[in-house]
Amino acid sequence: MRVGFVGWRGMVGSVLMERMRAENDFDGNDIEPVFYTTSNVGGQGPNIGRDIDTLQDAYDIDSLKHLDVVLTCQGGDYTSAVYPKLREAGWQGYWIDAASSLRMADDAIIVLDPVNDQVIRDGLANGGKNFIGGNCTVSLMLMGLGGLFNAGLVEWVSAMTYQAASGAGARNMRELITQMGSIRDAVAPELADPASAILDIDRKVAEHMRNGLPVDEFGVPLAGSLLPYIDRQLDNFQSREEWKGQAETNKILGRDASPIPVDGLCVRVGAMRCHSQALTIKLKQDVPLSDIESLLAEASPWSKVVPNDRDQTLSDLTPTAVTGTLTVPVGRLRKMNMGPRYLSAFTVGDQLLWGAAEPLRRMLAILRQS
Ligand SMILES: NC(=O)C1=CN([C@@H]2O[C@H](COP(=O)(O)OP(=O)(O)OC[C@H]3O[C@@H](n4cnc5c(N)ncnc54)[C@H](OP(=O)(O)O)[C@@H]3O)[C@@H](O)[C@H]2O)C=CC1
Ligand SMILES: N[C@@H](CC(=O)OP(=O)(O)O)C(=O)O
Repeated sequence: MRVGFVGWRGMVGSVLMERMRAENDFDGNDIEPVFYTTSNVGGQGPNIGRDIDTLQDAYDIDSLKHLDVVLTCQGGDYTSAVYPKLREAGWQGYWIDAASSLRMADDAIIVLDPVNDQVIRDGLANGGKNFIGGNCTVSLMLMGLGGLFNAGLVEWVSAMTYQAASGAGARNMRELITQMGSIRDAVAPELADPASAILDIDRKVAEHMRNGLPVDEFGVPLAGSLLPYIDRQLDNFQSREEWKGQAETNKILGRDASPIPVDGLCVRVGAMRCHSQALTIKLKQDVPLSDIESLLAEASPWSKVVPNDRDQTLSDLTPTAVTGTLTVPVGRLRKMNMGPRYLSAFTVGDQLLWGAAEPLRRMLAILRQS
């Protein structure tokens, strides 16, 4: 199988390469990787533990046409520029993509195999060729709560998100750190003096945050603050990130005909690469909490239930604890004052792993086995 990798040196692509190396995905003879670039034709590809050709031009349709699979993390502009031309040229291969451009197309399947393996396999059996990674927030909610969805217990979900800087890109992660350092530097003398007045520090910090921070990427300060709007504004007053909640959840689950309502507010916070979500779930019936915990814990090898205990929550259910891991813990599970069918939950997941790179890596593995 000739597999072309586009976008392998970007943030999502680098995580994908790391994961493929860790899982020895490049070892088999069944895969012939070809690496592409939009900026450095003839340059050196990544170290994958075997010899590879120099980098090919990612816009060269004649070259792409000879691939069985294109796996791209290059971004939506690349997809829009290249995908239609490649199909017009008669290419019949599989297109695996991290970008959102093709996600909601009728002939695209959103991939998250621990949750929708059957949807993916039915899609393949029916001749599906386009397999697209889901929105990170949606994928991570389903990785956390898949057990409840797949048991048919969810009447509706409201998700209030706390999304990391990485969702906005590598430059935004750097800007967040720079903003943090800049705030600290602005009050370094006062911090060094235990006798300085906290309200003076606070005033100086607020003034610096309003006027002194680098904001080229986010447009406004994120460090020490938060941004209650992610992605574009839609005519119905949802943000596009909020709109994806219901649209993509139901597409992933193959429930377009009878969608489960999903809605909430999506908020950017100063975390690095873990998205967190506070969920209110209305259940279809009153299920004992212990049964709910079992369903959630047993849903996949990456599910984990954190007992609703203060110390365990603060130790295991934070972006700091979860970052860089494939585990998607869910905790703060309890029935709410509204009644026994209302469940509260909190989940955290690495936005670059299950939120972006890992479903693509696993889709390629499914194609290799099929
Ligand atoms: N499913 C999801 O939830 C998520 C999806 N995404 C999607 O993934 C896509 C890629 O995102 P992301 O990885 O953040 O994009 P990056 O900006 O990190 O990388 C994209 C491309 O930029 C080029 N590039 C230019 N300068 C550099 C540099 N200094 N270091 C590395 N690459 C550089 C590379 O192309 P070249 O080598 O050809 O020059 C690279 O492939 C986007 O479409 C985004 O929407 C992102 C996050 C989550
Ligand atoms: N919008 C997400 C990241 C992302 O790339 O999403 P999508 O793949 O749906 O465009 C965030 O900002 O956290």
